[in-house]
Amino acid sequence: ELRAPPDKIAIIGAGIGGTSAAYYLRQKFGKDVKIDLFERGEVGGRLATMTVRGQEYEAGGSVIHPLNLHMKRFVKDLGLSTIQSSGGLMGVYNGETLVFEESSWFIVNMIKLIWQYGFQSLRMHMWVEDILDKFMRIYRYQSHDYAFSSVEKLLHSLGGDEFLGMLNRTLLETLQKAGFSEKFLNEIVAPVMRVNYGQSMNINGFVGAVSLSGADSGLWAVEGGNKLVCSGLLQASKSNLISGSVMYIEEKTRTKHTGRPTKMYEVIYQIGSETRSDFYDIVLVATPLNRKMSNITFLNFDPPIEEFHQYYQHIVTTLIKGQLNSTLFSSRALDKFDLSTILTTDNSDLFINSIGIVSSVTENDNLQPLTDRGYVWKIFSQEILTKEQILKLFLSYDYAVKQPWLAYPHYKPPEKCPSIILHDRLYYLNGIECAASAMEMSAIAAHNAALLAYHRWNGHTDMIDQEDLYEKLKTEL
Ligand SMILES: Cc1cc2nc3c(=O)[nH]c(=O)nc-3n(C[C@H](O)[C@H](O)[C@H](O)COP(=O)(O)OP(=O)(O)OC[C@H]3O[C@@H](n4cnc5c(N)ncnc54)[C@H](O)[C@@H]3O)c2cc1C
Ligand SMILES: CC(C)=CCC/C(C)=C/CC/C(C)=C/CSC[C@H](N)C(=O)O
Repeated sequence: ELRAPPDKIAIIGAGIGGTSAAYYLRQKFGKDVKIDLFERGEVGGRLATMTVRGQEYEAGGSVIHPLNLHMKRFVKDLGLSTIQSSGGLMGVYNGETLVFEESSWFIVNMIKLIWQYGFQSLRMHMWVEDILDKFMRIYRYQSHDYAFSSVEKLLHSLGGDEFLGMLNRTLLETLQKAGFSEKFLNEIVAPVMRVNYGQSMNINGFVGAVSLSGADSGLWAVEGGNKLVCSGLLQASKSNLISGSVMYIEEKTRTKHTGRPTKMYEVIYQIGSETRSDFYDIVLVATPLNRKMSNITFLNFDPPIEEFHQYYQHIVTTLIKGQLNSTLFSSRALDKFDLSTILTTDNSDLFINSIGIVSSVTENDNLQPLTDRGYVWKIFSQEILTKEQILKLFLSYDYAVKQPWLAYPHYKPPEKCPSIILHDRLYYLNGIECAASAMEMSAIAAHNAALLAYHRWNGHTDMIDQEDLYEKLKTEL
């Protein structure tokens, strides 16, 4: 039995989390609910592009895993096109020399890997695959409409105590325990953590596995930019975009058209210098809740809603069109240097995390130099690069543009994830980033929050936090 749907729902944040929440809420609650989506910056949030010489390049979230089924579904439903992330050869630099270099010959590569690291690369692949297999259970649960009231319960339903254990231990501890060698960890695993999360192997094991899966083959992106998924979902959900900054959320009793006093949430926001407010039955917060990133205050809640102090990692994306000074990395002659991505080991003397050639968000210029003056390179660094540092990296360059980010949580296991249910009908999506931050994770959190809000609204407690779902759904077949 269903209760009458809510009149109004507010979502704060129009990144991939907020816009996919709007899409799923519309599916669950139907066409009559008014959905307001608040955004103080650009639709897309951490999915954004930067322009170099008239071409757009991904500046934030750029690659999507072939098994990220929500993102795949969005692209299909919205009629968008995809582009394959171009491969190219990768090397690992330790501050003095290249400790690993890929070859364009598959067989040579295999021999190199086995020669340098034994069968650890294959074992690592199998380790990640096993985690991904379990992770994929979420799609089955969500397609059967099951929801979870906490990130820990969601993870436990996927991978049991093993997944919770990964959240509480560092990747280094987890992989050392699994028998991986120091050399393999330092020369292969640590560089992948640096390029993807700008951190060391002291991040939690779960995000470590997600990061390693981000080095799989078959990665893809959305033609025209990943942010097109957000604008597409916003439109498809028929939500109303409010370009304003939410400052406060307060619980208040209001008399609705039925004449009954009802507890509602007042969302107080600013557009320019003007302060406005509106009342909602349900509110979803789809932005990291900390002072630096969203600055939202919860007023008069009983019990009070805790302050969130999750520290987000500062990362700078720099795009430079120029000619790489490859002699910095290798003694090989300039014209013999064929690497398109250079990762780095955990060395505090290095001023970059990674550097790699990127193609624009339109497919047709894949890895082609824009002119004979060079490719466009994407550099990730902890700090903004100085002119001296750029001149060290490039023999010549004719354009540079940067974007600093508070990119993803600074992982420090054991992780205690923030609550999803902040109050009766107030939900928080970005707590899932404590497990791992990625576009698909935000989409999963959004689907979960929409289902949770729907079931709690209708009193369907049997659809929330069901134990042994994997077994139950197996026998249902
Ligand atoms: C440099 C970089 C590279 C990345 N690479 C990848 C990748 O290759 N693959 C991948 O899967 N993931 C990647 N990620 C992670 C991915 O981009 C994020 O996990 C994801 O985009 C988060 O989406 P979100 O909607 O949850 O949050 P956000 O995108 O941060 O959206 C939150 C939105 O809320 C808005 N907002 C905040 N406060 C308020 C307020 N008070 N009022 C109104 N609006 C507010 C913000 O302006 C923002 O638009 C990367 C991230 C970065 C920074
Ligand atoms: C959620 C699952 C199962 C998989 C996601 C895998 C994935 C795509 C991880 C990437 C995560 C991330 C934060 C990457 C940042 S850098 C991306 C890229 N290397 C670049 O150069 O821009």
